Amino acid sequence: MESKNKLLLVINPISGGSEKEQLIKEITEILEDRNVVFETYETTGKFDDLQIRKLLDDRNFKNVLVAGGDGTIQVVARAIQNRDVAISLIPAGSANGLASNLMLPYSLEEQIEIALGESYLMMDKISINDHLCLHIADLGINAALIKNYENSEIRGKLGYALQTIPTLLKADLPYSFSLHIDKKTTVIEGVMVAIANAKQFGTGAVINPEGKMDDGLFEVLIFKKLDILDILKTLDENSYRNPEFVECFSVKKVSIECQSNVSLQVDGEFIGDVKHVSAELMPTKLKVMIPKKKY
Ligand SMILES: Nc1ncnc2c1ncn2[C@@H]1O[C@H](COP(=O)(O)OP(=O)(O)OP(=O)(O)O)[C@@H](O)[C@H]1O
Repeated sequence: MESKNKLLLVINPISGGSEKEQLIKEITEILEDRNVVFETYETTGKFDDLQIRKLLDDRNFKNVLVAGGDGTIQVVARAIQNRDVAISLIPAGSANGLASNLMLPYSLEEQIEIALGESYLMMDKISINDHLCLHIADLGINAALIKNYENSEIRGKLGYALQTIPTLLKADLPYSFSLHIDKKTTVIEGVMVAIANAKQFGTGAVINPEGKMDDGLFEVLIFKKLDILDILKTLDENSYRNPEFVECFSVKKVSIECQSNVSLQVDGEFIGDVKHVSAELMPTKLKVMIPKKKY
C-alpha cells in the first residue's frame, strides 16, 4: 500500500537560528507540484533519532530530505543506520559542513531535484570514540575554540571570532600526540589533528584536498604550527602544502594518545577533553543524493 519512493522531510525548526515557516511552505509547494508523496517530521531535540527510526520502519520511506545543519544530518544518519534509505540535504544550519562538500546548488528547486534524482554517493562513515563522524573531527585548537564558543553567549561568526584570542592564550601549545597506525607509532607535536572524511570545513577552508568521501579511507592530518600564511593557503584547494605545516596519512583506523587532555569535536559538536581517541571506518556506508556532476 505504501509508495516505495515516499519521502520523509525532516526539519530542524531552530537550526541556523532562522525561522523555518517560510522554508517549510516553499518545500511543501515544490513537493506538491511534483506530486511527491511525503510526510514531515519536525525535530524536538529529544530522542529524534529514535522517533525517525520508528517512522522509517513503520512507513517504508526510501528517502529522507533533511533541512537543518550538520547536527540534524547526524541525527538522521544515526536513525538510518544500515537501512537501505537515502539522505538528501537542504542546507539550513549555521555552518553546513557536509553540504559544503557536496557542491549543492543554492536554489531550493534544484536541491529538491537532486533529492528526487538518481545520482548518489555511498559515503564512508567513521566511528570516533563511539561517535558517528560523517565529515570532519578534530583534536586540538579548533575543538577548543568550539568548546569556548558553545559556552559563550554570542552566536554566529562574531561569537567564534571573539573566542579566538582567549582560546589561543589558554591553550598549552603545542600538544604532543602519539599516533598508532598499522602497528607503527609516530610521536608528533602539533596544534591540531584532524580526522577527515571530507575535504573542507563549512567555512570553506580546504584542509584535506586529497579527501574522497567514498574511497573506503579517511585522512589523519597533523597541523604542526599556527602559521597564518599556511592557514590562508587552505582556502585554495590547489595551493602547495608545506610539509612543515601539515602531515597526512590515509587510513582505515587510527588511535591517538595525548600527553594531557585535549579538546575533541566531531562534525562541529564539542565532545569533551580527552587523552585517547580511537577512530575506525564503519562497516556500512550512507547513501547521499548528490548533483549529477561528481561532487
Ligand atoms: N525543536 C528543537 N528545539 C531545540 N533544539 C533542537 C530542536 N530540534 C533540534 N534541536 C537541536 O539542534 C541541534 C542541531 O542543530 P544543527 O547542527 O542541525 O544546526 P546548527 O544551526 O548548525 O546548529 P549549531 O549552531 O548548534 O551547530 C541539536 O543539538 C539538536 O538537539
